[in-house]
Amino acid sequence: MDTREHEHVIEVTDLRRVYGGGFEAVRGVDFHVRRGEVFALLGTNGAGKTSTVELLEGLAAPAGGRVRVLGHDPYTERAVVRPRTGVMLQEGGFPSELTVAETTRMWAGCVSGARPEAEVLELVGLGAKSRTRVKQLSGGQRRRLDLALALLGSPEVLFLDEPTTGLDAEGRRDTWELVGALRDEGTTVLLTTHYLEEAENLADRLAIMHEGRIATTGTPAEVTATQPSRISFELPEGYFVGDLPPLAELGVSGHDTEGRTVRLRTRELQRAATALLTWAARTGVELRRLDVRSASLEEAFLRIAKEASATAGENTPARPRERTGAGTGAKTATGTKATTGTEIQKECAE
Ligand SMILES: Nc1ncnc2c1ncn2[C@@H]1O[C@H](COP(=O)(O)OP(=O)(O)OP(=O)(O)O)[C@@H](O)[C@H]1O
Repeated sequence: MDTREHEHVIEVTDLRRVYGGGFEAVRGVDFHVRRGEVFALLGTNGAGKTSTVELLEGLAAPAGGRVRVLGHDPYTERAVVRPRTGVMLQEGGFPSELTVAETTRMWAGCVSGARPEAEVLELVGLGAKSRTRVKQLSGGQRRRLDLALALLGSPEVLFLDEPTTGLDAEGRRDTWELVGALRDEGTTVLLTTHYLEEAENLADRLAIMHEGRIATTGTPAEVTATQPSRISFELPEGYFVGDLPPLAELGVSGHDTEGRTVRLRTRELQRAATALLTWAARTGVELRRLDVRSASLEEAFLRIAKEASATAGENTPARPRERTGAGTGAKTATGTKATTGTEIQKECAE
């Protein structure tokens, strides 16, 4: 057995990030990612996903807590960590006059042992666009180029910040396949996403962030299992909830009604649905608009965000209306400066 499988490639302990003006965007975050895992960071808008990922990428120093990537501090030991990681930022910021091939070549010059340019463009489905200028690419094609550059150095750890935003359905599926193949080869992937389906499809484990904290973490199945399944239907005139068999005996943990509509919540979906349908058949009742639904990650997400809002509300300092600079370009409390894609490229060129 490969003992490295159990190695924590990413370790985050009590991580904090404070922006100029004192706004604490990341408020004590803990998680780890094992070698070869795909880990998804989900969260509401402004939850602190990008702010967290930038700390893992070594683009800024934390205001508190600890980050280790491949056993090193990604900020103070950037020279050690950077060659072993691939980074796809939310906004790449490429020189727009260069062609796709020129951009890839320029980037490859910064990477030791870079994959051949044609191979990497083929991987992301941009093989036919190598002579196209960056400014002529669609938004989705730019995301693919971002991904190609992140893959150039065959990284051990890949950070993908919203990798499929702006991609069409086919592009999204292609990216999922590619990430799956990279995982199979042993690459560790940390991604942020707003697409719950993406997390369900790709992630071995995930964390849901809200207002700078992790509200819950686990496998997609574990997080989903925190929510009950639902059965809803309409009772015909003359029938009421009290006419159903005792709900507790059906394995129903809660219910509500609205007009003729009844909604049941249960953690024993099969038992509750069977008992309900048996009752309906026995009494000759037609359950109109019958809808039987397993708990989903989406429901878990919405519930967690709502609960976390309710409990975090009081202690939450007012959020800035807008960022004080580009998402990745503002001063941190520690006086360090995070970096945009363009700046990374300049750094690389120097
Ligand atoms: N440069 C900055 N200066 C001040 N505040 C910032 C800066 N960048 C982000 N923030 C604030 O930090 C919080 C977290 O932002 P962040 O971009 O990390 O969230 P996110 O979870 O990635 O959001 P989204 O899903 O909308 O991309 C937000 O309230 C945001 O306004």
